[in-house]
Amino acid sequence: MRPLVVGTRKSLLALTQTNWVVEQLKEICPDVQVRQEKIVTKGDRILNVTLSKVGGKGLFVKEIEQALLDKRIDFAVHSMKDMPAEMPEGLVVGAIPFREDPRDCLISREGYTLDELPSGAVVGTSSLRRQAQILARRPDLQVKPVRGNLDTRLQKLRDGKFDAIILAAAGLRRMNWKEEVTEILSTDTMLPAVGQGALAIQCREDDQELLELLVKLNHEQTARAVRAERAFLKSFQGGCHLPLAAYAEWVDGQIHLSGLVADPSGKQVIQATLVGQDEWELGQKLAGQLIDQGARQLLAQVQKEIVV
Ligand SMILES: NCc1[nH]cc(CCC(=O)O)c1CC(=O)O
Repeated sequence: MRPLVVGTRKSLLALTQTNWVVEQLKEICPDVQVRQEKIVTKGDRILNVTLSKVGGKGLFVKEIEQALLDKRIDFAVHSMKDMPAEMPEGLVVGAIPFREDPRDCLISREGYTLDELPSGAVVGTSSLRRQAQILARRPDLQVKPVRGNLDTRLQKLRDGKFDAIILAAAGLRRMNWKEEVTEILSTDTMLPAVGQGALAIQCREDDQELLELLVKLNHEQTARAVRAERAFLKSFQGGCHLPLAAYAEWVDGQIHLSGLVADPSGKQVIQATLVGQDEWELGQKLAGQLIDQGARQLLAQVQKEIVV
């Protein structure tokens, strides 16, 4: 194997995820050499603007994809959640490793669970998906935007700017910050973002040598579950800035795919679950069902309100 260059964002989480993948590669191919190339993305540069207002898709991946196309790097490790539904011509996801915990969790300063938070308590999240689901359950809470990397957000909570924040369990587990978690929210309470907890290892589609190596890191059940969620996402041309959620789970050899579309106030929530084997069909069918229930109009309304 030739020496490889991996492209990564420089946040602690991105570096942790990248290092984990490099370790896995070294287990399969002990003498592979991997050099790290740090890349700053638009999402890293505009940390003062709430993500839903930034609007654009692929904020955390575009510059990295360009580096792949320019052959400045050979592969990249992304949070699957940050990947837009469409990928640039010439690039592929060469592997989706075993999924970490896909759920969201509540981290609260006083140790209150979501149901115990006092009325009026301030919950920090910039995700309209999380906002909608919190307010659907607890309309008496206030939601305020919080941006920044995991460490920055935890610091803002400690500084007293919020009573609680919501973060992906996967990020905290990868960082070994599990003890920060107050409550893991069930997927019934908080349906995760498409691809949450999974990684995407991306490379050039013509890089056969590398693809042969990467396929060994692929976890087929995770890949198929994520494919079902992304088929659902694709039907809405949505991104992580929309109040849209989907989660696919394997039960007795079948995929159970749940999807949700909501308005940011949580007053209107459209959701359904389908069971099947064919990921693409399942994702598209589920999207069709939600569209029949008015999901398209709901998202169009949200889009009008948030995009600059
Ligand atoms: N939006 C940023 C982002 N992208 C991936 C993760 C966490 C790890 C994952 O979901 O795989 C996070 C942080 C968060 O949402 O709490």
